[in-house]
Amino acid sequence: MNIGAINVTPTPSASRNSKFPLLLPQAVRTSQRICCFSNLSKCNNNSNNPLGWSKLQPSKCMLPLGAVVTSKSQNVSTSPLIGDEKIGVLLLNLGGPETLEDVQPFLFNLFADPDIIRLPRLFRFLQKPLAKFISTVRAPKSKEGYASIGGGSPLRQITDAQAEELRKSLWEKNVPAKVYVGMRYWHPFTEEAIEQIKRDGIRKLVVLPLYPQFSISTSGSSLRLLESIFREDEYLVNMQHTVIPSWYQREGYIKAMADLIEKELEKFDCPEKVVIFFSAHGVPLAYVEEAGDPYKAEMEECVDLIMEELEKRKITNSFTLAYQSRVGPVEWLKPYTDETIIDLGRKGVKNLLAVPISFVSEHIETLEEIDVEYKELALKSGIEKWGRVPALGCEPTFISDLADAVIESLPYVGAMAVSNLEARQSLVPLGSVEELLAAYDSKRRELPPPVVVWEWGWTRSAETWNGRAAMLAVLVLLVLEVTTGEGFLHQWGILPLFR
Ligand SMILES: C=CC1=C(C)c2cc3[nH]c(cc4nc(cc5[nH]c(cc1n2)c(C)c5CCC(=O)O)C(CCC(=O)O)=C4C)c(C)c3C=C
Ligand SMILES: [Fe+2]
Repeated sequence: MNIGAINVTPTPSASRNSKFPLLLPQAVRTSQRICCFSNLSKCNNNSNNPLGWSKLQPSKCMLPLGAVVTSKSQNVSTSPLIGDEKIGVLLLNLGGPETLEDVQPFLFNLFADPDIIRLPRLFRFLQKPLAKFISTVRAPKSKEGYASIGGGSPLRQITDAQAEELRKSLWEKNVPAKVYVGMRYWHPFTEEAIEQIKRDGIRKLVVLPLYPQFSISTSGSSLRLLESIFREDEYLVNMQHTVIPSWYQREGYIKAMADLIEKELEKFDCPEKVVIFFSAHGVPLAYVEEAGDPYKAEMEECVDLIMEELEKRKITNSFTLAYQSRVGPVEWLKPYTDETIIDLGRKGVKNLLAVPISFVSEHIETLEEIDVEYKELALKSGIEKWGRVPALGCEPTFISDLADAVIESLPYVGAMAVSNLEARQSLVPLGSVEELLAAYDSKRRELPPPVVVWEWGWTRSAETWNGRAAMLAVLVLLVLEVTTGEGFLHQWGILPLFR
């Protein structure tokens, strides 16, 4: 398949369909099987799997996402690709407001993203006015959060530091690559990074989203943007590249997470009595159930792998996984972090260690939501001692493993796999932008917008033409409100002027 500048081979996906058990003691967990490199629909416990089933083995198993993306040539190169060609690594991340003034425009960029709010085709023209409206309404609450963590997001600083450490690690491993940072919603924007990549004359590029697990709303959104930039640019069309869509299963990452957990557990009086509480950023349920987002399956596998690593170290604590940071009225992945904390308190748990699992930097949701809000809730709910594992940041084992992931992907840069099998046997699950998005989000179905203004309901059950007409009328009023700064909300003093 050739989509614009990108040749791709089919992408498999993982599925486990397991319901995550609350407080499942590790001793009774059964070992999980995962399906490597076959489509979700083909994923079953029987054979019929050309590559065979594989018990979770981070260093061997190909795991969920994998395809080779290439531009021009036909064979996998066996050389390390560090000859004359200039190599670049592009780290993709979310970005965050650096000052309180940045908060509203940052939120605007976020809500203007169709992978965050996907409007029905008929109403796409409303995306920007709606983003303007929601960002303006949400900004005061968000600003409070950012004010409480020092007046802005630390994401840029941390990501820059990670990029520099990754560059050093690659050079130490004899891969003289340049490392770039491209943010989705704030500076340095992905477009800015790409301009720099062009100025530097990079000929081979490894694209590495800084999210361990793939979600349509994070890596997917960044990759979609990248794909559109590539498609329209002569230079980029001819630049060879490869994408590492997710890497939560890598041994180095798993070990680095286990190290952090082990270290924090030691701070408790009775480490073995502590419940390990994995808290992942949520996504609306429809992303997983309707659009096929692999996020939940990958998250569950990731937690399993970390617990298996801890078990090897004779750490067999109880653990659970819950999802935090939901926005708006639609259903998000469950169980919710806040409800789970209350539940654990009710069940008599006294020691809790929170482990942020979906992101590798400290950010507003670790520093404010977990450290302040959830801690307070936990203490109120009967938890006596609360701990929190720091984000990986520039942890040397982790950075070194990211460097290895980049190096392992190099033979696939600009090379068409001889066969899918070859791609599947790579230690890095490689993928292509369009291919990955096609695998998980092929129809770009409508998704319920996960935002507050819809509280009164554009639910599936309300999707009748009458409902739609009423919604449209309200939206038109809101747009008028936003664009003219006049209207009923202003007259009633609910909104200030937007101008
Ligand atoms: C894997 C991580 C993330 C997923 C999945 C994700 C999905 C997602 N997020 C929103 C809405 C908001 N996210 C916001 C901030 C934010 N989100 C992530 C990560 C994921 N989001 C991070 C790391 C951050 C913090 C950045 C920082 O500045 O430190 C915000 C803004 C903050 C706020 O107002 O609460 C919003 C809004 C949705 C709707 C969504 C899935 C559809
Ligand atoms: Fe988010």
